[in-house]
Amino acid sequence: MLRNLFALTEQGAKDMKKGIIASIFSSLSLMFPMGLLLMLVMQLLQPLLGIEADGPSLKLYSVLCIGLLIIIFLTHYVQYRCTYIAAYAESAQRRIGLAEKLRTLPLSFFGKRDLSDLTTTMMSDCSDLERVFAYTIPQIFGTAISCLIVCLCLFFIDWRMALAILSPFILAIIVLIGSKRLQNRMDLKKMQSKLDAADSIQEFLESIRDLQANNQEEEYLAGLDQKLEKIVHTSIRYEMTSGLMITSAQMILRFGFPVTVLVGTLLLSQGHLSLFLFLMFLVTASRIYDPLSGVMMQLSEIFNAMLQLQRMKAIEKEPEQTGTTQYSTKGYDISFSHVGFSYQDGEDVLTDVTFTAKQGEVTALVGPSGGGKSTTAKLAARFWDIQKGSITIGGTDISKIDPETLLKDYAIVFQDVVLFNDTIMGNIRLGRKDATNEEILAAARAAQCDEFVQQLPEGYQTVVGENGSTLSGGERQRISIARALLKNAPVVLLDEATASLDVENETSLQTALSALLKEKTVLIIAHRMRTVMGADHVVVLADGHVAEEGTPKQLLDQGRIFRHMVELQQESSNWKISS
Ligand SMILES: Nc1ncnc2c1ncn2[C@@H]1O[C@H](COP(=O)(O)OP(=O)(O)OP(=O)(O)O)[C@@H](O)[C@H]1O
Repeated sequence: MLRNLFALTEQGAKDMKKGIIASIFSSLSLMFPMGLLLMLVMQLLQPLLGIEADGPSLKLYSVLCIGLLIIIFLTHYVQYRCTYIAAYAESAQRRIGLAEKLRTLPLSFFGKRDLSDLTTTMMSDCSDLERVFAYTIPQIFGTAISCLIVCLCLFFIDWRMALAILSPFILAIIVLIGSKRLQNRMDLKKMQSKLDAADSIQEFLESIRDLQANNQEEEYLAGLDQKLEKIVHTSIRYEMTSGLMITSAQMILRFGFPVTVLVGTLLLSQGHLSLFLFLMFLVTASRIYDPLSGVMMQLSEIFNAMLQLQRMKAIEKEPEQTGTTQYSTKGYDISFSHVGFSYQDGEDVLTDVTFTAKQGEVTALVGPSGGGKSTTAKLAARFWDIQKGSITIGGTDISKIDPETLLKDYAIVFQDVVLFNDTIMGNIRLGRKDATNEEILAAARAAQCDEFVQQLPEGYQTVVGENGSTLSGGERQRISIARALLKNAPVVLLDEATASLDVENETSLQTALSALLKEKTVLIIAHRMRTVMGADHVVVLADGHVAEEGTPKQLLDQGRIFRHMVELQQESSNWKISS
């Protein structure tokens, strides 16, 4: 039950059980001193009641006191060990589990959820839950169960007094649980406003240069201020709502002691209750309400945690991209057959796309902006699953192949290069983990990296900064190409791979690429017609469908879209900016 309720691992649920049991014992151990006090008070009252003084000596009380202190210390120590250490281990497992899950999700998932939302779930929600699992849950269960055990014992002694003690607590719990929906609603609003602000902060940091260049900084910051103020408002409203509910519940609980005194006095005066039992119930009532009041406070923390858990469970339930991890192909031709695809329901990006990119040939995807070139290239690597038709590699449907296994056969150079805050060597090595230094250097040379790397203070051991921030666009692109060359996979996808290079570098890189791309299936997206002219096969994508197909010469002769694009580019190369 604990495992399902709190989405725990098997070990986490076991540790949580141990923590709760330890917490029950540590709560019960705190009741013993009251029992001892009661015994002492009764002994001291004996002469007043006309009974001959009789009972344990002061020395025995001292020994019992020390014994109780040791028991209290030990039970709390065991509880601490069971809960805190286990909670941190569980939290680490939860983060790893989420990261593993994200790895297997299709890119369509990341289109629905933004990055700051996922970062909040993995970092901040997990940290909040650490505290809840380490402290709140064992404490709340421990206190509630130990109080229940005490109350059950009291029921056997005198059910009327036990009811008097317990009834305000039951009422208070009903108020709290009844207000759960309202608290959750407020909590969701608070969470949403935090996510909105986190999103804007991230966007601000990413686009600060563009904002500055367009003098839009102040306007953007004003919008951000509003979002930050909204967090304050929603947080105050949440705190006011949950504070009001908790205080109401605690007020009800405060009636418990007077009710116990009144009922007890009534029963005592009617001779239905002995003085000893009356005192015992009073002592218990004075002891039991404080921890129960703590339970009230902690309950809203648990409501909050349940919302965070729901967000995590929603990620865990997302359908994964699955498939076989072993597949054999007849060559590496990539065939699109009547492919239909949309990112969002109802908005078709590709309709009925059919073409084959043959092994040993360079297939160029060209066409007007927004025509679906990048989408087609990404679908060929199963970044998304298509809705209609099929895509095959060497005759095998790629939707049946595990994405990670499939990508082992692909080397990809994207338009927007991603580099890690590592050395240049480390960044190229990502292409193939087991590559030797010599192989990395050979790939770097072929990708025209050598010249600029030699000028860096530490050569290939230079750390490139976050996403290669210390390098130019062309340098980043060359590292990314070196990475792809090193991988030496049978399928190569190049999306605007040489767009950031100057003509000199592009030409020598093209020569290196042509040698290395032999016998491979190459799908290339290039806007420069010079690059496309060297392709074996050209597919013109316009409005999400194949408008023309053939060799560059055939398409030029046809005199339609492709020819028009070539002519336009020739014209634009003669443009001059004049004032
Ligand atoms: N992740 C995405 N989510 C939703 N829509 C997208 C996404 N990526 C692209 N699109 C849309 O799909 C359509 C095709 O985009 P795509 O990037 O494939 O075109 P393209 O031909 O490569 O364009 P360009 O030459 O400008 O790079 C466009 O209308 C674009 O707005």
